[in-house]
Amino acid sequence: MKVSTVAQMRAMDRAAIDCYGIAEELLMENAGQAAFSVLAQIGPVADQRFVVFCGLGNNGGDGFVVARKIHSAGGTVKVLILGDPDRLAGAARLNLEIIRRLPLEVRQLENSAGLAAELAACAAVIDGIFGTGLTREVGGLHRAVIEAINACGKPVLSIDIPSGVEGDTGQALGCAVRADHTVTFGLPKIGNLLYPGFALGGCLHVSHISFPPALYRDAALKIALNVPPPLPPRDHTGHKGSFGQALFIAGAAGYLGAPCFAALSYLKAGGGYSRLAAPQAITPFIAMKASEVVFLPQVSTAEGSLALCNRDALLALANSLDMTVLGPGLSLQTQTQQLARELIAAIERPLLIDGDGITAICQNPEQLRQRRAPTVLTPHPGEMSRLTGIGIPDLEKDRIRTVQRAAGELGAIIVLKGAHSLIGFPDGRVFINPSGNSGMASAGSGDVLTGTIAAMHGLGLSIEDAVCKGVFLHGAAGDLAAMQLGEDGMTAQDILDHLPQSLKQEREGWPASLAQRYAGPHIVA
Ligand SMILES: NC(=O)C1=CN([C@@H]2O[C@H](COP(=O)(O)OP(=O)(O)OC[C@H]3O[C@@H](n4cnc5c(N)ncnc54)[C@H](O)[C@@H]3O)[C@@H](O)[C@H]2O)[C@H](O)CC1
Ligand SMILES: [K+]
Repeated sequence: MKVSTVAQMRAMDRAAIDCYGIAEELLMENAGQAAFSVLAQIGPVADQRFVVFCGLGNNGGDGFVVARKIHSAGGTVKVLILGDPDRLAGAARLNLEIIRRLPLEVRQLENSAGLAAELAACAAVIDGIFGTGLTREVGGLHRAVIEAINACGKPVLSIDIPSGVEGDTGQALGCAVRADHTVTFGLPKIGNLLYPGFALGGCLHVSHISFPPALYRDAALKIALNVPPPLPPRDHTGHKGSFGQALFIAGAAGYLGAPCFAALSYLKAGGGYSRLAAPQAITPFIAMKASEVVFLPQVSTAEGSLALCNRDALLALANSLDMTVLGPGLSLQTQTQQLARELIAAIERPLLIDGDGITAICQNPEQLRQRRAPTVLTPHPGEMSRLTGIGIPDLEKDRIRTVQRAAGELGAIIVLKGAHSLIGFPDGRVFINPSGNSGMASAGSGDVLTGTIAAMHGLGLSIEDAVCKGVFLHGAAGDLAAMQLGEDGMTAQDILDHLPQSLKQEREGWPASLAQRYAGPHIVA
C-alpha cells in the first residue's frame, strides 16, 4: 500500500473534487462514516455515552459527522469544540449546522475544568482535534485536553491521525493523543507509520473514502509499505553454487563477532557459499564460531586489521562472485579505511557497504556515484548522520526525506536502520518496513542484516528486491526470536538462529499475530 505526504493527500482531495466531482462534503461524509464503523466495531454504540473533541479544521468536521452517526445509532454524544465555532468553514461548518439541529450537546470548551469527570462517564472518546493541518507546537487548552484524554483510561479513536502527531514525520509536536485505534483517509500518511506516531495511533485502519484507485495508486506516490515479492522457489536439484556466492570483507582484532554474524547469516538466510576475508590474526578464533564459512585469511596490520596489500587479490575475488559485503567490524585503522575506499571504487559487482565501510566514505560519499554496479548502504542513524552531515536529532525528525535525498544524491540504495527501517532508492521510492522490534536494537544485529540481504540476491532476487526482502525477513527473524524469548534479552545470535524459521514461515505462512502486523492497515470497506 502506498503512503502519502500531507501535500500529496491535499492534492488527492483536490483531484477527487475537481476531476471527479466528489464534493468535499462527500469526502467528509465518507471519512466520518469510516470512523464511525470502526467505533462500532470497538463496542456497542446504542445507549452508550461518547465525547467527541473537535478542532476548527476538517478533522473537527469529520468529528461532527461521527457525532451525528452516533446519535443516529442510539448513542448519547457530547461534542466539545476547541476554539470559536464561528471560525469553522466549508464542509466542517455545514456539519456543525446539522448537529446543532439535533438533540445533542454541542458547545465550545472554554477550559479543561471538569473534563476528567465528563470523560469518566463515557464509553469512548473520539479525537477530531487536529488532523494533517497541524502546523505548530501544541499548547494551551489543546494541550490540557490532550493530556486529559490520555489520562482518562477510556478507549480512544483518533480521526485520521492522533492529534499532535505531524503528518509528514510522525513526530509529536509538543504532546499528542495516545489512541487505541486510528482511522485514516485516502491513504496512510507518513505520520501514521513512523514512530512515535505509529505507536501513538494504536490499531491503524484506512478508508479510501471512495477515491478511485487511479488516485491512491498513482505512480507519482513514491512512498509505500515494504511488501516485497515472494522468495523464488528453491531449485530441488541445486548445488551450493546455485544459491549464490558472496564475499564478506570484515573483522579486525577486537571485532570478532561482526564478521561471523555477517558471513553466517548469509548461510542461515538460504545463501549457498559464504567466503570471509578477515585478518589472519583473528581467523583461528572466528573459525571456531563459524565453521560453515570458508575462510580467506588476510595479511593483518600491526593493529590486527586488514592491510592495504590485500587489495588486488580481494578485488579479483570480489569481481568473480555475485556480491560483496564490506565493512562489518573492519575498524577505523587508517590503512584499512584506505583499503575500503579503494575496493569500493574498484569492485564491479553489487556491493553492500556497512559499518566501518560507511565511515570510510563519509569524507567523500560522492565517490559512490562513480560505481557502475549497484551499491547498498546500511547505515544506523549515527552513520547516516556522518554520511549526510545532518545531525541525528534533525535526521530523526525527518527520516523519509533524509533517506530519499541521500539515495538520490549518492545513486545508492540506502537502508536507514531503526524502528520501521526505511529503504530508499535513487529514483525517490522509499519503503517503510513493518517487521522488527526493539529487541533488535543491540550490537551485531546490523551484521546479520548484511548477510540476509546478500542471501536474498543469492537466492535469485534482483538487488532491489533482495534489499527489501532481506530487511523484511531480518525483522521477521527478530520478531520470531522475540515471540520465543521476549525483547529484553535477545541478541544478534538469536536473530541469526531464527533466520531459517523466518524463511520457512515466509514460504508457509506467518503466525496470526505477525501476519496481521505485516499486512499493514485494516481496510475499512
Ligand atoms: N483525504 C483526506 O485525508 C481527507 C481528510 N479530511 C480531514 O481533513 C483533515 C485536514 O483538515 P485541515 O482543515 O487541513 O486541518 P486540521 O483539521 O488538522 O485543522 C487544522 C487547524 O488547526 C490549526 N492549527 C494547526 N496547528 C495548531 C496548533 N498547534 N494549535 C492550535 N491550532 C492549530 C490550523 O490553523 C487549522 O485551523 C484531515 O486530517 C482529515 O481528518 C476530510 O474530511 C476528508 C478528506
Ligand atoms: K485527530
